[in-house]
Amino acid sequence: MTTTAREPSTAPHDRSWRLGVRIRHEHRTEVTAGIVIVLVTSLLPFALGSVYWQQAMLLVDLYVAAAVFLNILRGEGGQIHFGLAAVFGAAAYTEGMAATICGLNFWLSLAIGVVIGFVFGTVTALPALRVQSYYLGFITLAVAVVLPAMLLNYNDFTHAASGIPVVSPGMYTTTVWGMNWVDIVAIILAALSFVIHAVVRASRFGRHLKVAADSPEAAASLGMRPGVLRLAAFGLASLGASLCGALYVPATGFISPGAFPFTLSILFYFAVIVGGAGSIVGPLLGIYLLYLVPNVVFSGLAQYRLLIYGCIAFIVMLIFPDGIIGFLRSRFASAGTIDPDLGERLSEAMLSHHADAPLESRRSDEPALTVTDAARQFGNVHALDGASLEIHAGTVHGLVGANGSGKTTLLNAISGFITLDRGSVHVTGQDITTLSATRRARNGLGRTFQAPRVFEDMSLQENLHLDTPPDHQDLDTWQRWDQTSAQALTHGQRRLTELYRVLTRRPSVLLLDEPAAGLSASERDELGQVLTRLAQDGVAVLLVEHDLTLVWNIAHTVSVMELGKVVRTGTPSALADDPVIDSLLGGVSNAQR
Ligand SMILES: Nc1ncnc2c1ncn2[C@@H]1O[C@H](COP(=O)(O)OP(=O)(O)OP(=O)(O)O)[C@@H](O)[C@H]1O
Repeated sequence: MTTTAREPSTAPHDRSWRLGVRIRHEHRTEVTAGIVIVLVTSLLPFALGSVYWQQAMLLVDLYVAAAVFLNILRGEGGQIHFGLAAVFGAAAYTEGMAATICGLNFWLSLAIGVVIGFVFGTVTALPALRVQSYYLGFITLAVAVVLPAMLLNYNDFTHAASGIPVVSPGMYTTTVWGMNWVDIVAIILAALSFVIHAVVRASRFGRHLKVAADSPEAAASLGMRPGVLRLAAFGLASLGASLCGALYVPATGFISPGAFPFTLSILFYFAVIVGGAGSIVGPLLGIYLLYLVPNVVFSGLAQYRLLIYGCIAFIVMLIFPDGIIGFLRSRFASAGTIDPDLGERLSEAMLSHHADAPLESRRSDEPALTVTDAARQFGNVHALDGASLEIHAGTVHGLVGANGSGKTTLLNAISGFITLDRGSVHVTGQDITTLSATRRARNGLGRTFQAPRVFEDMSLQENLHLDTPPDHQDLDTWQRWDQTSAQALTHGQRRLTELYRVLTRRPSVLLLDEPAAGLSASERDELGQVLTRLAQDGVAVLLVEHDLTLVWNIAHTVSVMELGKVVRTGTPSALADDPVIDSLLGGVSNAQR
């Protein structure tokens, strides 16, 4: 393997990457399509002078914007929200009551409505810090069911049974084509929602959201806080829904619990799924199909709307499991061609980046990683039973043992994914035993997983550089990797991609869980050279591996585990003749080592 000379940055996109918002071509196309459709469908009724359609499209624009914000949460954050209409309604009701009962002016009432809706939506999503997906979905479902009932029960205060007429002066001033300000603001909000989604998708925050959604463990091992990211996504969706709810008041001039029923939450959710979660323009198609067609075109069937939503969602999901846009994308988008030398290029690039700032300063006599008397029991199984280990900077330390001997459990305990019943973990002398996985990653621990974590919705370039690409990446590589879909990567390339990503965080201790599994012979050689070079650069590498040839070729020290304990540690040559090793590893011949 040769290391290519590093060229000065020529990538015109560097600045946008640094700002974190380089919107991909296909997403720009979707944003443009969304804005054009919103403008045409919203302006046409004014051009034609149809008051009925003007009012219908005003609500449609608000619903589209709310669904797009929900789609950011669903598509980027991977979370389920069955109660967005409750947030929408909380903002609208607060604004309406502030304007009528408290007599505040319109703008102050609107601002209070948005703030309260945002706080309400975010606080009810606080469990996102600990749980995700359907657990959270059911919490939001409860909120969606309870809010309208509460509004009805506090009738004296909310005037719920009769509803509250709200006048919003200023918003009804007529401008061009008979449009008033609320029409204009609703159109702008719907159009802007596509832009906001595209910006989030292209940003560092958006990439982190996706990682946290796809693999919370991988996110934590990269120093991210998946719970906080999930909560931030709920906060963003709540802010968007609150803006829409606050505009609903001047749009209709009337609020009542019946305007924010549970079925509205289901409409938003189904609109996202039917359109295609994660696609920027998908929710617009979903709202048109699920709301506009049954409620406006076939308004006589309004009482069957839940049934209609269900039937349309059922049929669309049956034919297009990834939603309408997902189907179109899979039909027409190409995954890009894979460079046959990609593995070698990745290895070269990761080493050349790493060599920029070798970890010499981290070398010391003190072990880079010390595990002392680690014990962990699962039921009756003593997965770890007093394991101790020392790993030094600048070395590759192999960890071998029969299946079930406790190697992965030890890696999980070191990286903070499980707690220890007994024992301690130190990194360069600092006790990290009680730190979270995220804090450990930020303290210099990096790890890979048995099944490599690659994020298929992202390009190879995004997968490698979740934050920013290095200054010296040349334009040709930048463009090629940006056009390569991660879906097209082979197993070996996925392993190298995951390793590359971990190395961009410059860990001082690298934990690898069976990195050679599934690699070809040449990929294994490539991996061996990369690990040797990393150790030369000062990294402490803990290599859990069943491929003993690789371990014996590159490790400076080898430890053997049996029944949750480290039973042997020594140099490969010293251990090669140890009779215990053969019996533990199932009669491995010397030739294999
Ligand atoms: N979360 C868990 N719950 C229950 N038992 C567990 C759990 N994690 C590990 N174990 C058990 O602990 C023991 C050690 O498992 P571990 O995965 O650490 O072994 P390993 O040496 O990594 O095996 P392999 O080489 O097959 O990956 C096994 O008996 C396993 O079934």
